[in-house]
Amino acid sequence: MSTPADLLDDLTADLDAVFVFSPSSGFYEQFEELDDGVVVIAPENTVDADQYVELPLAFENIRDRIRFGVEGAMERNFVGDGDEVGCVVSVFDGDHDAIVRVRADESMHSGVYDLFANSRADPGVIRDVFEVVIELGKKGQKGKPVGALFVVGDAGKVMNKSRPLSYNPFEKSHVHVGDPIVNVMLKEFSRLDGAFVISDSGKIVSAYRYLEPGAEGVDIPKGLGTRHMAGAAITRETNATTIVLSESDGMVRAFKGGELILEIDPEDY
Ligand SMILES: Nc1ncnc2c1ncn2[C@@H]1O[C@H](COP(=O)(O)OP(=O)(O)OP(=O)(O)O)[C@@H](O)[C@H]1O
Ligand SMILES: [Mn+2]
Repeated sequence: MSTPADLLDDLTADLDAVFVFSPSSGFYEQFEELDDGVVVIAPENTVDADQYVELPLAFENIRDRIRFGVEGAMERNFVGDGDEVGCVVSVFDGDHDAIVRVRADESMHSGVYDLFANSRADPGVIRDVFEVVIELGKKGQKGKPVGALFVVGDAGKVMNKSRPLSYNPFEKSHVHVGDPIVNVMLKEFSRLDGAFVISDSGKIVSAYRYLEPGAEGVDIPKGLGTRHMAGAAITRETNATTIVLSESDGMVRAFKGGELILEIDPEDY
């Protein structure tokens, strides 16, 4: 007679590495002796793991969270192409409750790690913009859904491929995303048309920019309109990353290299 555990043995047989997502120190201790077979993926390295990948967002979507970890671990050579990995995660709130088996290879590659780690802009700037956009998506503008387009990084080139729709309220200011007052300003200005342009270091260069990239060959999901098309296309012609909040479906999307890299529902955060 086989037990339930026997039947599930295949899932954990012959793993090359174990990825532990956001472990408490007590939980991590059990894995510590695996040494270079264990990778910790978490917002902070509170357990002092030797092999660690920083998680910039909580990623409610488990696939995004795992992809981020696998792409980050491959980039740092913690695992190699074709390695079998057991990801120990918490799907529901609280304790670790699931093991997801994945093979680390090119087919896993979505670019979500690149989006944060290898963008022109500082990873913290991308994260700060995500946070503003997610908050805007949750609350809207005075309770009404609102759309927004943030172009982050490579600001000089972005300015060259765009024109003003109105006076730029950030012309002479030196405000940065992440400054507390900025959230209020961004939400206020997001009622009006056009894009925000943000520098590599997080300085808000302009609001109300109309983007004019060439859009030939840019392929985005059907049903998305001009805001998303312009947001995708500008990332093909520059090294910017764009983060777009849709007024119509409420989703937050990120584009890089002309591709849709990440799609999240702000209500999950
Ligand atoms: N090239 C552009 N540059 C900057 N902003 C743009 C551009 N094109 C459209 N927008 C902004 O996007 C807004 C919405 O346009 P549209 O409905 O076509 O986009 P969408 O992709 O369907 O976005 P949403 O899902 O928010 O409706 C416009 O009112 C304008 O503010
Ligand atoms: Mn629309």
